[in-house]
Amino acid sequence: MSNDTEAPLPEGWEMRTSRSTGMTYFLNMYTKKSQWERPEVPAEPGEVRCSHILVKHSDSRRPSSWREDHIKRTKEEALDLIKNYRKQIVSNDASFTDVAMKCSDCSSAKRGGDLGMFGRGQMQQAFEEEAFKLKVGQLSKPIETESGFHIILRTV
Ligand SMILES: O=C(O)CN(Cc1ccccc1)C(=O)c1nc(-c2ccccc2)[nH]c1C(=O)O
Repeated sequence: MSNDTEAPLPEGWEMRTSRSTGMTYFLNMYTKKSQWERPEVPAEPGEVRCSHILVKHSDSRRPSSWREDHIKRTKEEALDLIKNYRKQIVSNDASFTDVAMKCSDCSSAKRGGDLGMFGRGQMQQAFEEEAFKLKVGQLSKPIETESGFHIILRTV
């Protein structure tokens, strides 16, 4: 049992003292809801901001992009590509933004892959699940949607 005053709170929570009773309570900084129990897990943000790199393949729902009218690469080749892009970014051989602008098959490539802020229910399920798992600044492993393979960078 952690002492209420010392251990750091999970991300997104703040400790408050009730003006009327002097009792300690906890405020979720995203939903502004309060609770008496000390939170054990981070508060989930209502929205996140992410950038992504999309590599499409011949089985993508729309196998076409600003880069290539008729995308012929196989799923296997697309997965290899996105893994190599991730390696280049992680090893600092290339920046996420540059790789997105040059190589992403998403129309967001022009914005360095930026998708802006989004909440749950706006993106394909697999994309959303991964995006909301990420911490700010974290780069996802490759994930698959009907659009193709993605790596996701959470920025806010
Ligand atoms: O899946 C389809 O039928 C066509 N799409 C959906 C789409 C098309 C244009 C703009 C945004 C989404 C894509 O293939 C697609 N998906 C995305 C996407 C997927 C997940 C997260 C963000 C973007 N981008 C694109 C794109 O062409 O630019």
